[in-house]
Amino acid sequence: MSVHINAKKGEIAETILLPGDPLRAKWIAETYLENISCYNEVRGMLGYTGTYKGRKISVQGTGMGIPSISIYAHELISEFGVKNLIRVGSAGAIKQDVKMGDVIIAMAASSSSSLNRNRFNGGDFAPTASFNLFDKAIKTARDQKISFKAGNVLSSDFFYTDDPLDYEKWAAYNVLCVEMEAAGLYSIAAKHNVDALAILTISDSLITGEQSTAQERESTFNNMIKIALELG
Ligand SMILES: O=P(O)(O)O[C@H]1O[C@H](CO)[C@@H](O)[C@H]1O
Ligand SMILES: O=c1cc[nH]c(=O)[nH]1
Repeated sequence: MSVHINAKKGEIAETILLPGDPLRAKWIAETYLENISCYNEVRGMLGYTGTYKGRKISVQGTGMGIPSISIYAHELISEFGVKNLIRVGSAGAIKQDVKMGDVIIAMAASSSSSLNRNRFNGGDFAPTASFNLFDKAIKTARDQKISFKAGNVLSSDFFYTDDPLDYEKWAAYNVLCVEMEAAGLYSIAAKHNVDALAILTISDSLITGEQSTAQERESTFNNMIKIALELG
């Protein structure tokens, strides 16, 4: 048991899918896994372990934002021995050619958060995906004929910004979309020398104003999940 996860040792698999939304964790477990058991309900942040094609795999909600995912990633790695952490999240398109429903595989995560600048005394750490998981995800997507875009994403502390034009500079530097956790996950994984990857589905377009419904954010995104499940 850890402060925020009341699982017993051995109840969590070495490979875990991490959606921000705990109800998406429930949906993934119930839709894709066999023999599931719920190992965590602390703070409503549901966590499940089951099997996929005979392999043990877990799925855990992380909440929204870098501080929240950092807590779960830290405890999963240091208290439960998790080795492969795969975020499966929603994101907002900030580039014209990134469309609703697109799957984005995040090679790197830029951030407007001050977290890493605090951690590195003003230095700029570059949070990147682990090559192993990234390479496997690209091969899986190609094998399954799932189209995707791979590149840099922005992990922001804001969902509602004062000025939507804030994103233009990032987009001009080829950052594909905005979400709120990948940079935190990649940094914690690097610190502990384990593997992490964020796979995202575009749920909003900050270019066109399109938005998915709450239900779609909870229980769609099949292509992203199909890729993630093969990485264990
Ligand atoms: O769909 P999830 O995984 O929660 O990810 C995105 O959605 C939330 C905002 O609605 C933020 O957590 C953002 O990163
Ligand atoms: O952080 C996020 C996630 C989804 N959509 C957005 O616009 N922002």
